[in-house]
Amino acid sequence: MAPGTASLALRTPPYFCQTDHRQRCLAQLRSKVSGLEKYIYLNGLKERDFIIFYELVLANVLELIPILYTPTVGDACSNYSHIWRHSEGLYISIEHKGHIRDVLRAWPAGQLARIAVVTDGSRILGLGDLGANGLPIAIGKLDLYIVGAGVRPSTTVPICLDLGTNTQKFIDDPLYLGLRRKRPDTEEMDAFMQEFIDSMKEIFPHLLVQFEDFSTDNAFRYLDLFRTKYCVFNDDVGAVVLSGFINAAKLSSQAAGTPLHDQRILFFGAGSAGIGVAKQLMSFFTVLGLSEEEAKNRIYTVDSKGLITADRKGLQAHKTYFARTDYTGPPLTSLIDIIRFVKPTALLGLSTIRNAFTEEVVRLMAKMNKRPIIFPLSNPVALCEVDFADAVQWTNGSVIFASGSPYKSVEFKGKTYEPGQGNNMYIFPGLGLGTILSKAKHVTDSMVERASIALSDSLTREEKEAQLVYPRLGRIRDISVEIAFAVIRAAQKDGVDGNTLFRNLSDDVLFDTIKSKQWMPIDRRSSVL
Ligand SMILES: NC(=O)C1=CN([C@@H]2O[C@H](COP(=O)(O)OP(=O)(O)OC[C@H]3O[C@@H](n4cnc5c(N)ncnc54)[C@H](OP(=O)(O)O)[C@@H]3O)[C@@H](O)[C@H]2O)C=CC1
Ligand SMILES: CC(=O)C(=O)O
Ligand SMILES: [Mg+2]
Repeated sequence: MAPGTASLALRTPPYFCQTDHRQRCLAQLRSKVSGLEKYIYLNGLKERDFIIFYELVLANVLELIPILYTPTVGDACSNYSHIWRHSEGLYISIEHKGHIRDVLRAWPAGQLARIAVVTDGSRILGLGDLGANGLPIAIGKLDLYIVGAGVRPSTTVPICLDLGTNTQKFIDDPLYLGLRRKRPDTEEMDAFMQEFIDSMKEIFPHLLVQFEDFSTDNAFRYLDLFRTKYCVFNDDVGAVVLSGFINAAKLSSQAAGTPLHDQRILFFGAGSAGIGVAKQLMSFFTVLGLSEEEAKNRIYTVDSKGLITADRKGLQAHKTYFARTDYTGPPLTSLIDIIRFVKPTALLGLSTIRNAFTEEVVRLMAKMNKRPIIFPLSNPVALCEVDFADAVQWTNGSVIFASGSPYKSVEFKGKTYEPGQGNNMYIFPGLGLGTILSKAKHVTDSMVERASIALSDSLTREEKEAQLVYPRLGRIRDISVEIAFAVIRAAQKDGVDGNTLFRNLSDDVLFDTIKSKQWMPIDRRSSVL
C-alpha cells in the first residue's frame, strides 16, 4: 500500500506548497493533547505522506521520538487493538504454521527487504505480555532505523508473531486483534520459530533480524539457537549501557580519585535485560586488564527474591553466572541491606518496578559515593525506578544519571542538570546500518562491543564539558555513522563481511561512503510498504 500522495495533488488548491503543509501538520500534531492522540496522528500522517512524516521527525527528533518510541509507544501497544486504523507491518500467527513461507512471500518489498524487527509481544517494554498488540514496538524501532541511521523505509519489515497471549483481559476484549488463545508450550513454540527462521532465510536471504521484547527465557534461547544460522541479534541484551557506563565510570572515578576499574555494579533486575547488560559490562573490566573472574566479581545481581546467591534452590539458568558465592546467611531481600553489603558505585535498574530506588536508597548511594552512578533503565517512564528530579535532589546534584525513557533537564539550586538516556535506540540504528552495508553474515560479539565503544567515544568536547554520558539525541544521524563505521571494521576483522569492497577503502572514504548511503526523505520511491 503506497501512501495516497497522488490523489493529494488533485484535491489541494494550486497554491498548496509542501513547506506550508509541513507547518500545518506540525500545528495539527501539537494541537493534540495526549501522547496517544499524537501517536495516532503521526501514524496517519505516515500513511498519508511518508516524506512529510520523516521530514518532520528528522527536524524534530527530541519532540517526536518520545511519541513514536518510548514512552508513548508503550501506550500505543497497550491500546493497539482499540486505536488500530490500517494494516501496517506483518502478522504471522501460529495458525500459519506449515505455510509461513507463503505469508512472507506476500510482503511487497520482497528481495529489497534488509531489516526486520520481530517481536512475539510477550514482554513489551516493562508492560508484560501484550500479545498481538506488540506490533507498534517493531514499527517504532524501524522508524528509528530510518530516522536515526538513514535506513531506506522500503527495506524495513515490522513483524509481530501472534502466538496467543497469556493476558486474559486481551483474550476477553471484543476488539482484540490477535488470536484468542493462550501461548503454546515450549515444544510447539520451538517448532514454529524453527519454521519461521527457515522461511525467513529462504524468502529474505539478505535480511538482518532484530529480536525484540521476547520474554526473558525465549530472548536468550532463540538468540543462542539462531545467531550463527542467520543474521540475528537481540538489542534488549545489548550494548547501550556499556557506552554510558564507560563515560559515567570516568566521571565517578575522577571524583573519587580511584582507579577506573574500581567499580562495583549492582543490577536491580535480573531478566534478559539485566543479565544481558551485565554480560556486556564485563568487557569494561576486561579491557582494563581484569581477568574474567575478577570482572564477574565486580557485578552483583538482584531479582524479586533479593540478592542472587549460588546456594539458592531452583535458580534459573540465566541467573547462575553472576550468582554470588561470597554471601552466606539469610537471604538479603531489602535493597537497603543489599547496598550496605555490596557498597556499589553504580546502581542499575532493569526491574520494571516504579520508584524502587526510594529516597533512602538514593541517599545511601550518595553517602557512599561522591558521584553515585544511578541508571534507572526500565521503560516506559511509568515503570522507571526513580525520576530524574528526585535523583538530583536526593543526591544534592552529585548523581550521574541515565534512564531508559527520556526526562527533561531540571533546575536545582540555580544549576541546570541534563539527564542521559540509556536506551538501546542510540546503538541499534548504527549497528543495523553497519551490518546491512557490510553485508555481514552474522552479528558478532565484537561488532556489538565496537558499536558500544564508538557510541561512548562519540561525545563532543562540549558534551564532555557538560559531563554528559550519552551524546545529544539531535546528533543521532552522525552518531549512527560513527557506530556503523566501527561495526563494519569489526565485521571485517571477524571475517563475516560479505561486502569485501569496503575492505580496501581508507577510513575517510569509508566514512563518507556510509554517509552517502543514508536515506533522506526526498525520495518518494522508497515508500513505506
Ligand atoms: N533502557 C534500555 O535500553 C532497555 C530497557 N529495558 C527494560 O528493562 C526492563 C526489564 O526487561 P526484562 O529483563 O526483559 O524483563 P524481565 O521481566 O525478564 O525482568 C525483570 C527483572 O526484575 C526483577 N524484579 C521484578 N520485581 C522485582 C522486585 N520487586 N525487586 C527486585 N527485582 C525485581 C525480576 O525478578 P524475577 O527474575 O525474580 O522475576 C526480573 O529479574 C523493562 O522495563 C524493559 O523496558 C530492556 C531492554 C533495553
Ligand atoms: C528500550 C527497549 O528495547 C526496551 O525497553 O525493551
Ligand atoms: Mg526492547
